Amino acid sequence: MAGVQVANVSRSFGAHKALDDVSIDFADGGFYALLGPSGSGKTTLLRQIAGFDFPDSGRISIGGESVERVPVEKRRIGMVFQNYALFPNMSVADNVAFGLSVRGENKAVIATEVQRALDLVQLGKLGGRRPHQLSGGQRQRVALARAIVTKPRVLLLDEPLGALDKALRVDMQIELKRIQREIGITTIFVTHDQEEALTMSDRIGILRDGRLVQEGPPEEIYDRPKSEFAATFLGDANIFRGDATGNGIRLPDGTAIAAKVGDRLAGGAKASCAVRPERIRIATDAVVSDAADANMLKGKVSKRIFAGNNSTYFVERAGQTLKVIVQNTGADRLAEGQDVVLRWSPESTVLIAAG
Ligand SMILES: Nc1ncnc2c1ncn2[C@@H]1O[C@H](COP(=O)(O)OP(=O)(O)OP(=O)(O)O)[C@@H](O)[C@H]1O
Repeated sequence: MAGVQVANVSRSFGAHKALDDVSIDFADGGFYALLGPSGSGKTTLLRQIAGFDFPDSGRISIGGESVERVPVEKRRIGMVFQNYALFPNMSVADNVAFGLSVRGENKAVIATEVQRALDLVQLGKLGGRRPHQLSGGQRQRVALARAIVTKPRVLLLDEPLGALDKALRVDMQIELKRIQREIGITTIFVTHDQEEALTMSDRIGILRDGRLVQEGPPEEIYDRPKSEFAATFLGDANIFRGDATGNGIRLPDGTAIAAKVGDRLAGGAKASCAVRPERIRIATDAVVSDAADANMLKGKVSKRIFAGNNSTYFVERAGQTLKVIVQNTGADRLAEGQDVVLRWSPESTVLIAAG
């Protein structure tokens, strides 16, 4: 196994910078998700690591060894893409065996390794089938078995679950995580699905316009986004904009919002505060239920969306629509048009510099 180091990698296509000075350390045995809008450079980064494409500048090493001059087939990387392209006229077992056959392994070794890989993806009994006799999820498992049978050092997954429906996708997320743990392989995973990134990975990197905007464990990015973009791209956030007051901001109407301890920006600078919708309490009066909820705003409910275990309230206030998510406890529901008071703690408020 091996970690992957990407250092100051840039790659342009004509005038377009697909990757702009990206540095990420993918830890040995870690599960790493790359998130970002369409066109932000995720696939381009995977292609540099795989060796399908080469950086204009920067370094890439795998297991501490520089791979700039190492061709794709020598990098010992396993890959699974959304469009996994199994050979339709070959059996499942022969599909999985392909990489080993090309390498010229002997038949007995191939049979053992193929069976082991198929068992790992829980398709041990289906080796004799053809791809068209499998479900979408099973085909995706074959693609995974094919990628890991050669014992790669690194697994690159580009939207591997993108073609699956929601329920199957969730099953495969659990399965993929189990397999990754079992073989302990460094895995780099590209996804559009933020929930998938949050639940599966040890670390997340968010790309925007070819630049890495933030990188860290899921909890850290969710709880301490460094930009409005990161706050709203990973999860939902209410963004308040105003002038920094040191440990918070003042909104244009004079209301002060206090941020978490340690968040400080020089007074007077333009700044924002991000607050997750589930951190805000909504009530019909200003009774202080918890002294820690020092931030307070008044507003009017414009819409309520019921979603079973929770409800989302949209609250209008000073030309802004705020979002509040409340667990459904069966207690009184607030009606549309009702005046409400929103309260939340400075601890739930992240101060972000403008820009
Ligand atoms: N071979 C190429 N030639 C020209 N432009 C390219 C090439 N490959 C990628 N690009 C451009 O580089 C940018 C990054 O593309 P990339 O495929 O890495 O994005 P992505 O984040 O993976 O997007 P998506 O989520 O849509 O797959 C895009 O603007 C894309 O059009």
